[in-house]
Order: sequence, then structure tokens, then C-alpha cells
Amino acid sequence: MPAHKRILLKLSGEALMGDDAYGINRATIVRMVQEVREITQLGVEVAVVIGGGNIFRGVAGGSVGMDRATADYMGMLATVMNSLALADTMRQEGMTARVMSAIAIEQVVEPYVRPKALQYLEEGKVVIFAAGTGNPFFTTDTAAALRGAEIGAEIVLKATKVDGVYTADPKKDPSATRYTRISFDEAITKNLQVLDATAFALCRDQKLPIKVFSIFKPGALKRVVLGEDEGTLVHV
Ligand SMILES: Nc1ncnc2c1ncn2[C@@H]1O[C@H](COP(=O)(O)OP(=O)(O)O)[C@@H](O)[C@H]1O
Ligand SMILES: O=c1ccn([C@@H]2O[C@H](COP(=O)(O)OP(=O)(O)O)[C@@H](O)[C@H]2O)c(=O)[nH]1
Repeated sequence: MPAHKRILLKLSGEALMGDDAYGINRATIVRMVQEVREITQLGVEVAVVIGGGNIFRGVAGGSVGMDRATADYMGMLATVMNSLALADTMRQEGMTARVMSAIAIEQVVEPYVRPKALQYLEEGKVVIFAAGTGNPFFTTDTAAALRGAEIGAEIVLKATKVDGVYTADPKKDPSATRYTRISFDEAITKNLQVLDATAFALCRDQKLPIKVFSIFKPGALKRVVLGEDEGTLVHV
């Protein structure tokens, strides 16, 4: 029995690269989609927000002198590309997915309309929210928190490059240890960077728990959905 009826899954854009230097690695995206298919087969309603860091990261453009807002719009367009790739891979794997964009780009994908998203979810379709929040200076983590709250998801699942929230950045501090659970307040006070502060604050205010787990570990998503011990739960 799944532990949740409706979830918001945040997939790292950067993880789509697999072992490549940039872009979308075919084997990686297929594997991710197959994992999502497994949880839809459990009867879980799945909405997805995907990042864009494998194609473009706004802060990187900003750091080389590009106007930050322009760079961020490029980042949002990168998430549209990833969303289209994800939806198409889902189609090839026998699933039905709908992409909805936060910025108007209607020849390409339909706009985000909340009641329509809810309808798709009730019909068992996977809904992929593209273009983040539609606003520069935000991240796709914040988009995941926002859409998660809007659609009444029971939890935000952040599938990322690390297998949970650590006492410090595990890539910089090898002695860091992983939390099994941590409260929002503690994570904010300790300034733990695995989700940005805006996303954290939004989830805390809305009492929307977050589970952080590895996107690279086969079977981890299913284990999370079944409520098994996996990753880190950030709770109220
Ligand atoms: N306390 C921490 N616990 C876990 N990861 C952390 C922590 N602080 C920083 N990080 C870093 O956060 C990164 C994941 O966050 P992020 O860059 O948002 O990834 P994503 O591509 O999923 O959006 C990890 O690669 C990790 O190095
Ligand atoms: O609401 C949003 C979501 C994303 N972005 C831009 O899109 C990029 C890609 O998203 P993100 O870095 O969150 O992707 P990920 O870390 O998952 O690869 C960000 O760097 C921002 O430049 C934005 O401006 N507003």
C-alpha cells in the first residue's frame, strides 16, 4: 500500500545528464521514467517538476555578466525542454503525461491551469509542470513547493544527487552525517542547503513535508512512496 495518494516529485535537471557533460542522457531518463511508472502502477497520483541545470543555470549566466532575469528565463526554457523530453519518454513507456507551462508558450505546451491539472491527476495522468514558477530569481525547488501546495500533494519528493539531508554539504565535508528526519525549523536554523530557503519556508508554512532522496539509487522512489526508510524526511 502506498503511503501517499498524491505526490509532487521534483527531479533534478542536472541528474538527467547521467555521465554526460550536459544535456539529457537517454539511459538515465528512461530509467527515471520507469521508476515513475512503477509508482503510478501503485495507484499514486504523480505530478512532476523538473529542473534545468543540465541545460542552463541562471546563476551561471549571471556570473558571466548576463542580466540575471534574462539568464533565469533561459533556465526556465531549459526546464520546458526537459519536461518535453520527460513526457515523450513517458509516452514511449506507455504512460500518459501532460506538460503545463508557467510561462505562455502555447504552440509548444498548454498553459498551467490549476483545475485542469487537478483533473488530469484525477484521471491518472502524470502532470509535468514546466518553466518553474514562471518568475526569475526562483528555483524549481520553489516551483515544486508551490505546485505541491496548490494541487494538495501530501508530500514533496526531492530526487537529487545526494541521498538525503546531511549535517553539512557531503560533497565538501566527508565527515557529514545524514539525518533520517529533521524539522523545518532546524534545517532553516542550521542553514542546510539541500533545498533553497524559499522552498523550505513555503513548505513549512503550508505544513507540506519533504522527502529528500537519491535519484541515482534504483528503487529508492518506490521505497519512499511505500513509506519505507529511505532518504531524509523534513517535517513540521
Ligand atoms: N546539508 C546538506 N545535505 C545534503 N546536501 C547538501 C547539503 N548542503 C548542500 N548540499 C548540496 O546540495 C546539492 C543538491 O541540491 P541542488 O543543487 O538543489 O540539486 P538539484 O539538482 O536536485 O536541484 C547536493 O549536491 C549537495 O552537494
Ligand atoms: O521558478 C523558476 C525556476 C527556475 N528558474 C531558472 O531555471 C534554472 C534551472 O532550474 P534549477 O536550477 O532549479 O534546476 P536543477 O537544480 O534541478 O537542475 C534556475 O537556475 C533558474 O535560472 C527560474 O528562474 N525560476
